Amino acid sequence: MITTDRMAAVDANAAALGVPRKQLMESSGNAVAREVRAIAEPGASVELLCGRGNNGGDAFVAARFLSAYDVTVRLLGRPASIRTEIARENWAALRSADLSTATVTDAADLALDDPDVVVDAMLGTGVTGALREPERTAARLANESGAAVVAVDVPSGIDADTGEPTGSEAGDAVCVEADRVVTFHDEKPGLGSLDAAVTVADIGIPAAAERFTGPGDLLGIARDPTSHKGENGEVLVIGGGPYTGAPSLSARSALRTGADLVRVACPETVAETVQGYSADLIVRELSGDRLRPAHVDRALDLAAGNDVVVLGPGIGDGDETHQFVRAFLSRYDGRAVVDADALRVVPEIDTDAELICTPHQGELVGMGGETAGDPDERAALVRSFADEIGHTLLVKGATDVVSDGEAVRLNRTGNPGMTVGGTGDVLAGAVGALAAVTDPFRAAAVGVYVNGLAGDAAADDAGYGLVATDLIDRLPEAMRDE
Ligand SMILES: NC(=O)C1=CN([C@@H]2O[C@H](COP(=O)(O)OP(=O)(O)OC[C@H]3O[C@@H](n4cnc5c(N)ncnc54)[C@H](O)[C@@H]3O)[C@@H](O)[C@H]2O)[C@H](O)CC1
Ligand SMILES: [K+]
Repeated sequence: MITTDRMAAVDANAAALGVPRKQLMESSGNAVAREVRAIAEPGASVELLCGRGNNGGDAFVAARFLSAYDVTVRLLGRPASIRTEIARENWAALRSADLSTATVTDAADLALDDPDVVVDAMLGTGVTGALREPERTAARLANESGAAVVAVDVPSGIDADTGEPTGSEAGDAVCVEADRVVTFHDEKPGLGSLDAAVTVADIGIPAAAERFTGPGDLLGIARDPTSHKGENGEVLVIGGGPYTGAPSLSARSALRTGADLVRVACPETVAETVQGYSADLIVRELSGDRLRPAHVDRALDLAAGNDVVVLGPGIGDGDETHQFVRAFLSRYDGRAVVDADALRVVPEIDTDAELICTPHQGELVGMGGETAGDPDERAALVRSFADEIGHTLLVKGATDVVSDGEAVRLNRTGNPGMTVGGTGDVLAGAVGALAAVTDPFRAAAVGVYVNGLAGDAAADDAGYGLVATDLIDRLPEAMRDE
């Protein structure tokens, strides 16, 4: 099962892996033609109703594979209004091959010539709202035609995620009632409830496009242009004590990953140093030189005003500090990224908080988890341990593994230069910023992906001499989804 959003991400990842969308369209069109051949004898009349998006493009391709049939390709709209270059190229290919094409812009001019098969390629996953004209009339004609109706990807006017007609809240929903659906790559959540035979066609998307993070995973994280301060994330880093650099690295990384406001709660002895690293940070002092149980009330108060807490950078492993972490997590019910010395406490704690734990493999073992050399085996172990503890895990390694106990994603950005101290603090901050704007699993997957990209860009300049601060300034570029 794959949702529309995830499909768009996988599609973009496939392109980055060298399988561009036009190639997928060729396979999609071929699969549609195969379905037509399965239900109609050569010579049968086939009417392809095509929209101006890539759903229509699939049918332009299909027509080339149906030379044994009496085919009419009907474009709803003017050729100049075809939206994508790849669909336009496939339209042009039909025209140069002298295949029978027709265009219709006015619903009043629409009529079907008693076809044996109607291919519904008007709208796929790009549909928004109730069907407009001329698609609306075309859907009615297809439904009334008595022909076998084969829908491309999803029946036009149906939401692939829900199976409901689009714009049904408006009350007068019209959609194509398909007999068969040829959907691509994987089953869609909304298709099962339809009264149609669904075929899933393999269109050659490499498994790696789904298994590994890629540029597609960034889609949709780009911010709403009308948003204002605070809407893109407020993050509280709770850290510091024996170390001063770590909380500052996490905090500055969260800012560079897009958080609007980043606060640091740290022992007073390190506050000045932390503030000294960056004027962009808001620093809140806690008494003494270590985090202690006496700080829990204040830390909870501070946390309440933020979307996400990043807990652990630079706190050290003193007993009192562990007690602080335990007491804080047992009372905190928000979202938190847990890193470094705070990790060990997680499996033993009963908390309502939603945690993203970011151990390296040694820390994972310290938490009671298991690791393995083989990435597949490791992925399975991470998944079952995430399920056991009920939190999202991001296990760092040459191949990073992210799991929420159900889904698993691997990441292969990054390089051996990143074994230098502090890169984990940068990662925790990036994941924290993302967890303010998206779900924990995606925040972890995207965070580790962009952190690795930033590390790769830093290594291009500094080789194995890269340092953690090199990553921070490269995060904004890594966050770009184009
Ligand atoms: N990997 C893949 O997912 C692949 C998918 N393919 C096919 O592409 C479509 C999705 O294509 P897209 O261009 O994004 O959208 P559509 O063709 O569904 O529609 C776009 C277009 O339609 C107009 N429109 C939107 N809503 C309405 C409405 N309510 N009434 C009328 N017109 C509407 C608007 O102009 C939109 O921009 C996917 O389903 C697959 O079939 C690739 O070919 C292969 C890879
Ligand atoms: K369709």
